[in-house]
Amino acid sequence: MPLLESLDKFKQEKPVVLLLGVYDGVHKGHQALIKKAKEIAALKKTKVLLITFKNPPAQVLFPERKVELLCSFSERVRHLQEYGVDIICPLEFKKELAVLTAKQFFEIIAKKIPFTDLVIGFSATIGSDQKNNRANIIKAAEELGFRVVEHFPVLQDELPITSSRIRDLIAKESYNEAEALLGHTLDNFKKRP
Ligand SMILES: Cc1cc2nc3c(=O)[nH]c(=O)nc-3n(C[C@H](O)[C@H](O)[C@H](O)COP(=O)(O)O)c2cc1C
Ligand SMILES: Nc1ncnc2c1ncn2[C@@H]1O[C@H](COP(=O)(O)OP(=O)(O)OP(=O)(O)O)[C@@H](O)[C@H]1O
Repeated sequence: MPLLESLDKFKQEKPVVLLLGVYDGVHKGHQALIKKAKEIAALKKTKVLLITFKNPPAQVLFPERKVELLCSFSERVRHLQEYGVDIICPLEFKKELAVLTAKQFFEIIAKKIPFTDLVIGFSATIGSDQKNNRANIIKAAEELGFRVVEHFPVLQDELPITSSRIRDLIAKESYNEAEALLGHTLDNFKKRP
């Protein structure tokens, strides 16, 4: 079951290791988080589940900003599977979701999808309580009983690899550099001219 149609469809007895985010492009930074999650899951003999937003939250929160994705949703799913995510749960990012705090969001998730660990990167922000967000995530984890595993930033040329950085490289037609950060060739969606 790679694609979970809704949180309600989750049927698995063992709590999973959770990843969360857009994961556009599934670049080397994302790949490192998946690897870390897989290592934890292997120790616990469980699976890695990623909750991914089909539409980038920025499109809902800041409609004036144009977000040009690096790959289509099906390309994203293919990469995620190739890098070893066991279950992918796509969520639509809606305004009703955007108002939830980190704790409220994880309370809803944990009721539907039990998880022991959440693997996040250096730049993760989760919930409407954006101020001191990292502390809010950690407090929510303590209260709800899961572990937060924070991954160090994966760098290239001393700067973190991010989807935005890759988008900028493509805009400059620096395709080889973009692919070096992605860790795979560009998808059809953003094919070289
Ligand atoms: C429940 C929830 C509420 C959010 N509320 C806000 C918000 O109020 N303002 C904001 O800028 N981002 C908000 N976000 C978006 C996050 O900051 C972040 O962009 C999103 O979770 C995508 O994660 P990623 O950037 O790690 O892929 C919210 C996210 C979640 C899950
Ligand atoms: N280079 C990286 N090293 C470690 N973690 C990373 C890296 N890039 C992203 N992450 C983590 O991956 C998760 C998903 O992030 P997200 O989908 O927002 O990617 P992003 O590359 O930061 O995208 P954008 O540039 O659009 O914000 C977050 O927990 C984030 O901190």
